Amino acid sequence: MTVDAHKETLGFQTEVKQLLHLMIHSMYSNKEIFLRELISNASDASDKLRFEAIAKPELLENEPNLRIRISGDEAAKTLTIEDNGIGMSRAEVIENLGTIAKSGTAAFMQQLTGDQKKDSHLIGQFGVGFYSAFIVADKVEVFTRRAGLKAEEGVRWESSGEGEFTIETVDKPERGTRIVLHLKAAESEFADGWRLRSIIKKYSDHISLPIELPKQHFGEEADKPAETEWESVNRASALWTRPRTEVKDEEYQEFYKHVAHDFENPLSWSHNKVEGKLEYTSLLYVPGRAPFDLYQREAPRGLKLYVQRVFIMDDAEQFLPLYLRFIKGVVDSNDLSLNVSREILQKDPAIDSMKSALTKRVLDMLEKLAKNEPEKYAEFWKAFGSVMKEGPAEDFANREKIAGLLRFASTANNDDSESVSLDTYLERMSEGQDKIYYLTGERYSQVKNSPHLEIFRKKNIEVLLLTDRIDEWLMSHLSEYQGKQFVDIARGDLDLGKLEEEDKQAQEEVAKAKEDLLKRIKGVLGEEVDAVKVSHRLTDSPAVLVINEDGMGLQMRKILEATGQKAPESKPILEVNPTHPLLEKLDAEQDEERFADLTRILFDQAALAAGEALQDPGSYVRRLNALLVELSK
Ligand SMILES: Nc1ncnc2c1ncn2[C@@H]1O[C@H](COP(=O)(O)OP(=O)(O)OP(=O)(O)O)[C@@H](O)[C@H]1O
Repeated sequence: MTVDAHKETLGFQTEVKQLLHLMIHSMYSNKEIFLRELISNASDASDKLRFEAIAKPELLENEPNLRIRISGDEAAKTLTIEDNGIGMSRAEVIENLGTIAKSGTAAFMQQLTGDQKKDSHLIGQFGVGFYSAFIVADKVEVFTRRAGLKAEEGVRWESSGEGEFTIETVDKPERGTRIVLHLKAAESEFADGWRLRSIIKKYSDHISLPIELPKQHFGEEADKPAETEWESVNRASALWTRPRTEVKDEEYQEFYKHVAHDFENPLSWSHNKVEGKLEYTSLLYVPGRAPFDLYQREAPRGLKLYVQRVFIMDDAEQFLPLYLRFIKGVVDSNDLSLNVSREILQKDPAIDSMKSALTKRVLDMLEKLAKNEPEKYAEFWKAFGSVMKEGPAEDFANREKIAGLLRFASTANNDDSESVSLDTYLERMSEGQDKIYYLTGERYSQVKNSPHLEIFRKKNIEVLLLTDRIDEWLMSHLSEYQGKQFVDIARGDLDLGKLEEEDKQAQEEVAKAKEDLLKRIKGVLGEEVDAVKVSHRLTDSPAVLVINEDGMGLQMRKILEATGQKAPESKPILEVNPTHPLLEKLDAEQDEERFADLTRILFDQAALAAGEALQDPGSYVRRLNALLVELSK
């Protein structure tokens, strides 16, 4: 039977074109990584075959020994990378080598600036894979046949990496994929055996199947064997099975790049072998930066799962909680069955206990990083802090441990960087202080000057400043740390406990003396406020808005509104500072209309300082202008 070669020319998806263009122009300084990417793909393809062959041994055909072969031809200026892994069908070739399947790709591409240096960083975070072949080649041919398909159902793909590729059906007796790079004139060094050997050693020694190069022959041409002899140039054992002491840092780092599809080194890793009731090995990495799709729900996450060194699946998400979704690595179990599926993983109680052990490992690794390498931890926090803040809500059992890893901006610093840990806060607590004070808001510039901080400044008490969108929600899941309660200083009656004992009586007396004034103010504001009280928080400002003890804060209300939900109504309390000249003037004001105008200005100003949008900004401006005109007369 002859198969219709059905040759066709197809266009790359727009994003592929952009990626290719960018890669060729910006990855130049690090061009040899293309080989690592192609070897990494060949290794994944072999893993996939081994896995599928568990259920269908016939897929191995007559060739059960999986390996990767790499050979350069200096005369022809070609470099060939060949694997006998799973291969691809025609449809798979079109899908995999013509498009980028990752969700969010188009949005990612829009972030590119045209500045090659910046973009090459972004692209690293995106992962370039197969297309990196075009950094050194001006034409790439792929010959592939999926295991299980007939020899005549091979596929040849060819492209010069510009706008399009051609694809045709060809005979390919051996299963797997052969990629032929036609090297650019200036890149012929990549056809040289010694150069290839050294790149493989550098980047791919950890690959667990043999990577073979043609054996080099010295001496007479006539002594050469007729057929190419191959020799393995890598160690070819799964890196995680080796004892920790025998694995070099560089090897851990290269292995990370393979499993994480990252271009840069990880910040930290933790390699452990667990024996006993459950036996497994884990190698977990903390990446150096966030992937572009960290906040996309459907983005793949999880570990690479192996069972007794046989690859089972990518993105096994059952082994870590969602808030640790940025962790990369492998877990290799001795107990699971080779035909374990995602559904089984979800139900297996053994997985739950592995999940809690692995979660603890990650948290321990982060604690260690924070303690021993604070600069690296700061980098970590910058990349993943917001995700870690999801932790206390998701992982009740580790709440305290996660809280210890959180970092905040604080009144003790002069900038908005999140750098203060709760332990540092506790160490710096004033005498008599038994609470952890914090203030939430939309922006650092807004909370930094909040009237709520006045009394704390006067008494020299540190307050944590929380302005991340998720912070208020985070704090609703944290009630204490190391036995010390968290207190939102913009909420309810502020009780500074021992810190203000001596002021208490004086405060009560003032409150009593000002009862009439408070009533008059409440009379003007009516249902807009829950109550009007004398404040103990203020030293300089005339008034401040306080959230009801059980009311919802501004941040949470905004989040709810942004998702189209109606936030429950929550009326603020207006606290006034009776020693402020404005309040004294107000108290003395006999004209009720003028009293009402001034009161409204006071209230609107307090709302503005709290970061609220005014209900009726026009009236506020009118009143204020009238006052200014009067003053300037
Ligand atoms: N040697 C190969 N054998 C079989 N399939 C392959 C091979 N090389 C690539 N593929 C297929 O093409 C797809 C795209 O490869 P590519 O390297 O572009 O991306 P990736 O490996 O999925 O991710 P990344 O871009 O992060 O490296 C792979 O997911 C795989 O399905």
